[in-house]
Amino acid sequence: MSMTESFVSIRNLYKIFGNNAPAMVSYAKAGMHKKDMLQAYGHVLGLRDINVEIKKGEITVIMGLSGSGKSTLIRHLNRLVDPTAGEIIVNGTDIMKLDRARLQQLRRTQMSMVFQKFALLPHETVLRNAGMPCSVRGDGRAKTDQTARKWLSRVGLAGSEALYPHQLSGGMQQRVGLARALTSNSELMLMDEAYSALDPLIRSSMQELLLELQKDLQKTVVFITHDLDEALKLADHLVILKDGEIVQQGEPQYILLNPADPYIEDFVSDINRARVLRVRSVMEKTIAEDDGYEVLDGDETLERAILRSHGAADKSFAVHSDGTRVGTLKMTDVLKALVPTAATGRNHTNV
Ligand SMILES: Nc1ncnc2c1ncn2[C@@H]1O[C@H](COP(=O)(O)OP(=O)(O)OP(=O)(O)O)[C@@H](O)[C@H]1O
Repeated sequence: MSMTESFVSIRNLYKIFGNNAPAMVSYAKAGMHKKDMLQAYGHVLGLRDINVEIKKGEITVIMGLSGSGKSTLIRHLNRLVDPTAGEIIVNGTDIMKLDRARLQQLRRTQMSMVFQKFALLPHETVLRNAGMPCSVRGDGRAKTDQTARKWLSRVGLAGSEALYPHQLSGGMQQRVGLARALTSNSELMLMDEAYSALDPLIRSSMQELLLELQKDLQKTVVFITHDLDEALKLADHLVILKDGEIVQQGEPQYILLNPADPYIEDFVSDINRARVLRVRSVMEKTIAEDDGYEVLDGDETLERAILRSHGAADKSFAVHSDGTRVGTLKMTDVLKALVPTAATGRNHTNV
């Protein structure tokens, strides 16, 4: 469990769509699910009893199939959608208690959004688009341009300032979207399927860029995706939604090794586990200083361990983190971890 403080707390959140939504909350609280509510009362249960702590400086990924409630959930964070019941606390403030002006201020100063369709202004240059948050809050032209230039350069777009959005590829347009979010200097970045419209290779490089920026900036990011590979690559904390409910949430590695139910098992069954699982998640926490094993970093993938073992199944490694011995990796455990474990017969808990 992370000890970092929460930047956003979502507590007992319910969202029901329909004419008589508040009256439906008691049914949802009593355990009624989406399908039954639609059948019995003609109301859509968008979200049911959602509890998530979004930690400062981490990437929280909300993942689920189409219609599972991802967009509805992220839209609660800036109150584009109001809850039917429950609480959303952003940086210590209950956002349901804010009047219009204070809500506007919170949106401007604490949060930024990166959209799937980029949402750039077509008749403004890259520089103007990236500087938008500064000009909206009234910064002068020189300061706005300076800030925009800085972030455009940071996302790899130095030299493109004078171009217009239609002159850019999709990947470049999304870099402008990212630069615009960074220019706002807000703590919380909301990314709604931000990379879903991009080609696989471009998408992958945008994921790398986000991780690289994150090392320096440590923003609080909420990232929505329906792609499990993307979720596993980016998430510090992964929340999996189904039919408006959280099926499982936690560290991605933990979820992979300990799927909570058959739905998650099924979901993760096609993942290349050797490439996603880390040595630290599979090692034993036993330490013998003088065993003479070769050293492997805890953040390496199992694939790397397999390469280093040259196929020797009886080999073991000394696992290090920041130069200190933290455990022992047995190749027999690596082999076991490569095969999904049934939810009922868990073997690996030392994440
Ligand atoms: N304004 C609305 N009125 C009625 N039902 C809605 C409304 N908005 C969302 N819903 C329903 O709430 C559920 C969750 O929708 P949501 O758009 O949040 O899902 P999603 O996971 O973001 O899906 P997608 O990936 O397709 O965008 C769906 O059943 C949807 O039909």
